Amino acid sequence: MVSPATDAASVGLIEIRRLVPDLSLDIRYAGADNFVGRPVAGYEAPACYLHARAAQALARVERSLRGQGLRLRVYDCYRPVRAVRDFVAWAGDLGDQSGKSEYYPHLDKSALLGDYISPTSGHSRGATVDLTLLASRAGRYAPLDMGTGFDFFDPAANTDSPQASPEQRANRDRLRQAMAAEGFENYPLEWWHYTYRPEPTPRTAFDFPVR
Ligand SMILES: C[C@@H](N)C(=O)N[C@H](C)C(=O)O
Ligand SMILES: [Zn+2]
Repeated sequence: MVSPATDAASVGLIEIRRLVPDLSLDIRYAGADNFVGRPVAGYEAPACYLHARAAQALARVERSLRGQGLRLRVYDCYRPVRAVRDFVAWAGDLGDQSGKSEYYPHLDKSALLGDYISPTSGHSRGATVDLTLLASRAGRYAPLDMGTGFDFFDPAANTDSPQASPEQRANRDRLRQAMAAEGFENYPLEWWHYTYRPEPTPRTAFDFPVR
């Protein structure tokens, strides 16, 4: 079901920077640097909302990584149902192939919906997050090499893809282990996609805007 809630606080979602003020956020769907090439419906601000328990778990992951010289960079968190509908409409517009070379060069656009873009995404339930790892290099934090970029819809992005080099697989494993330690489960087709288990609202999606 889709909840009639009109704001995050009333249903127990909090913005992650309340817990980790300096967390690295690169909320791609709030801008044009994403596979649709424009801001996605429902993203009014580059913010990350999660159910409080998932947010607290993510804060613990970040704390633990910092002790190892690593950090998280978050690409997406709670995703309004209207944003998922925007993705579904984009996926159905087979005449628009503008993102193909960057985001799905080896797959037909008609194959993306389902495996790589869910029409009923767990992101809308507020316990799923897309993210990567940063490591300190020459005094700055930079993304570790995961073998593909975020939202590269391709078998090479499958977490255990044999196309990834040993170093890339080790980086993916490092992220998976850090997330698993706090209750997040990876989606095997996308190295960046994790869901906190048990989901606080496993049967309820939300549609208020990210603001
Ligand atoms: C679109 C991509 N970032 C993603 O989150 N994919 C999964 C399958 C989803 O849409 O839930
Ligand atoms: Zn995701």
